[in-house]
Order: sequence, then C-alpha cells, then structure tokens
Amino acid sequence: MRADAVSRAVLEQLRELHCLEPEQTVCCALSGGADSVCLLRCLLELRPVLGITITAVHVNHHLRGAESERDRTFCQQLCAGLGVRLAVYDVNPAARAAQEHCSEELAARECRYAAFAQVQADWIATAHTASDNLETAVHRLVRGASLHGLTAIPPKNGRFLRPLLRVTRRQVEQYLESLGQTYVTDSTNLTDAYTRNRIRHQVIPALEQLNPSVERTVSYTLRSLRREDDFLHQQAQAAYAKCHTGKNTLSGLETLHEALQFRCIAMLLEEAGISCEAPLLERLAALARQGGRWNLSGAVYAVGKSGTLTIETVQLPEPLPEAIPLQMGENRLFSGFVLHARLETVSPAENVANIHKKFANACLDYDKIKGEIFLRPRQSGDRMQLSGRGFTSALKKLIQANLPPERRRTAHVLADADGVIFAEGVGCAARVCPDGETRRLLVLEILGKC
Ligand SMILES: Nc1ncnc2c1ncn2[C@@H]1O[C@H](COP(=O)(O)OP(=O)(O)OP(=O)(O)O)[C@@H](O)[C@H]1O
Repeated sequence: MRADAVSRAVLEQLRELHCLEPEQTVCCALSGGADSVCLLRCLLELRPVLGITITAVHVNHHLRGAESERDRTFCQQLCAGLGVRLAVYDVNPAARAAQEHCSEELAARECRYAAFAQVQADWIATAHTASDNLETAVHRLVRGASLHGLTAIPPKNGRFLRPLLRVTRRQVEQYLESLGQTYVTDSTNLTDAYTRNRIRHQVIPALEQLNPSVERTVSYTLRSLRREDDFLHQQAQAAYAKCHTGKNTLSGLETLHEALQFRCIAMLLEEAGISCEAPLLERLAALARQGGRWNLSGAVYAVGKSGTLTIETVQLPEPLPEAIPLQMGENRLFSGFVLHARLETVSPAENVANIHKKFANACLDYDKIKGEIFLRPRQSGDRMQLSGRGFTSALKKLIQANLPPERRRTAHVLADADGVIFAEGVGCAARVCPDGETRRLLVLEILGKC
C-alpha cells in the first residue's frame, strides 16, 4: 500500500461516520508510538480537505520511569515541529491501582480516559488500527462474547473517533517510513506479560499463516457484524418497547425471533441491574417458554409463564436463630410467642392419667432427658418417635401434618443430646413421655406474643 492509501483509508473511514464538520477541532491522542504518530501525520495531511483544526493530547502515566519522560519529550518536540498545540496531562495510575485494587494497566486506562474527558475539542481521535481490532476480536472470541462484543472496537463512540481502523500496523510502519518520521516504542509492548501481547506475538502470526491478509479480511467481517448488530439492536429496541408490559416484565416473547428474544431478555436484565451472560440468557429464554422459577441472586428470581418473563424480588424471611439453651421461665420463640418452662415434682401416689389432667400443657419426664435442652428450629434429618408408635417419623412430615403452612418454618423444637424431644404442634417423643416412674416434670406452656 502506498503512503497516500493510508490517508485515503482514514478519509474514507471519517467520511463514513458522517460526523466531522468543517471548523471543528479534532484532538489526536498521542502516545508517541507508531500508530498515534501516523494518525497525527494523516490528520494533518487531511486537514485542508476536511477544513478542521488539529490539536493533540499526551497523557504521562509515569509508569515506565525514564521511558515515560522520553515519550513526553518526544511528543512535545514532534508537535512543536509540526505546529500542533499539545496538552500534556500527568496522571498517577499506580496510586489509583492501589486504591481500587485493580491492575496498573486498567488504572492507566481509566486515568487516560479521565484526562481525555478534560480535553477541549469536538472530537478525540485515538489511533486504534485494524491490527488492534483483530486482536480485540480474537481476545473476545476466546473469552466468549455476544455479537455486539465481537464487533470489537467501535469506529465512533461518543466523542471518540478511531480513524485508523482500516489501516494495519504494517501499513502504519510503511507510511511513517515513507515520511522518514520517527516514533517511540513502548518496551512493555514487546513482552508477552499481557494476554494482549501474547495474542499479538503468538496467535496473529499463526492466523497470518492461514491467511496473509487476515487483518484486512477480518476488518471487513467486523464491519459487516457491526452493521448487522446495529440493525438487530434497533429491532430489539422496538420489540422491547412492545413486550415490556409492566415493571420488570416481558410478555409475548414467543412471538419474537429467538435473536430478538435473547436481546430483549438481556435488556430486561440490564434494567434490573443484573449482569447477563450467554448461558443465563439461554436458561431464561427456556424459562419463559416452559414456565418455572429461577433464582438469579439472593432474593431476585426470574419467573416464566407462557411466553412471559418477570424479574421479581421476594421478601426473604428473617433467618432463624441457631440453637439456644432452654431457660427455666420465659423463652422467646421464633414465632414471637413466649414459651414458659418450669419444673414440677410428682408424688409417687399420682398416676400418669392424673399428671396429664393436672398439667393440661405439654409435659415431659425431666429425668429421661439427656444433657442440656436446646430450643431450635427444625433441622433437616430430624426424626421423632411418637408415643404408641413403634417407629420414628421424619419431623418435617409430622410438622406438615399438624401445623398450618404459615407456622411450619418457625415451629419450635426442643432437643437433648439424643435428638428431638418435643416439637410444636406434634408433642413429645415417646422416650421422654411421663409414666408411673416419673418424679420430675418439665412443663411447657405457650404464652402470648412478646
Ligand atoms: N499515553 C497516552 N497519551 C495519549 N494517548 C494515548 C496514550 N496511550 C494510548 N493513547 C491513545 O490510545 C490509543 C490506544 O492505545 P493502546 O493500544 O495502548 O490502548 P488500549 O488499551 O489497547 O486501548 P484503549 O485503552 O484506548 O481502549 C493509542 O493509539 C493512542 O491514540
């Protein structure tokens, strides 16, 4: 490709975006590397055609010691030589990384974009190339991405423009060589420490062996994906407006093409502040079709029924306390009622029938209880043998048979070292029932709510 082909590709890209107007200012994000130096030279070359003003911005990350200073000086000298006004911002990504517990690379990016936000210009042009776009697409493909994610780097995003997206890194180098233009090299780009660099140094060369023009070919593929993604996004917005029948509810999903169903569900999740991934979208689309309920996180559920999907938050009941030792006197129950416990002595003359008549409440033979008595909720695996039965039964079933649904969760249970001795609504275990030998009784009585 000849040098003028690079500026032609940049012009084509800018014209296709239909956003630049004469007399506007475009600020070139200048790192000093080959790509951004090429972009600056190209924009200057196109300045008379476009009728725009060109400025530049350099962000000093101070992460590479003397190399950072070298880059800043290079940018200052380059801009001075070219008659371009340059703004330099000093940022501190190391401090930000420590504060936000993120990588210095990510912090540098955030600092850089925060500095760009302060730039006075209509547009900020960054020098992402077709090579960067291919690397990004490969990275996203292997990590997993939606169609939108696979479109990789957008040529325009807010006030950011990427005019070099149709130019490969090799073309950049040829262009600079033809101008005799120097640039700096970031030594961290040469290592394989970052995934991005490993893709650049190991994966892309392998792809180039399969197709020497892979960067250009994929560049077309990505543009085509972007067009289709834009179209689907428009369709999905219209479909969403139609299906969104109430707060957090989509109806009539089954009438939509699957591609739109998935996009609408993704929009619903986004509205509810839930991050969505491909497996979740598939699950929720099936839920809307087949009906059912799926826990999304904590108290948030997705509920599907006949093509309708709702995201709802249920009020979670307060967690029940752990086991607490039974006190003689008043004990607060999980239901809010008070359980009164007291000991009574039984004279040898009294028979069992009398005991039950005298103490209309629940009473247990205190001397048959093993160790400390605990008050606790039902636990899975609890079993009990009722008096007159020769077998144990699951406590869950006994509670279900004896208590209305609203009282089952908070039903209180008394347990000793050998297991359940008493359960609300069920009664006491056969092994602690009073008999002719009983001399001390544990009498239990429910009082009103405290
Ligand atoms: N220190 C800097 N000062 C000014 N512009 C910069 C600086 N570093 C990068 N840029 C701009 O951002 C473009 C992309 O840089 P780079 O490839 O290092 O970042 P990236 O992490 O791949 O992309 P991005 O962070 O922009 O999404 C560069 O071509 C340049 O235009």
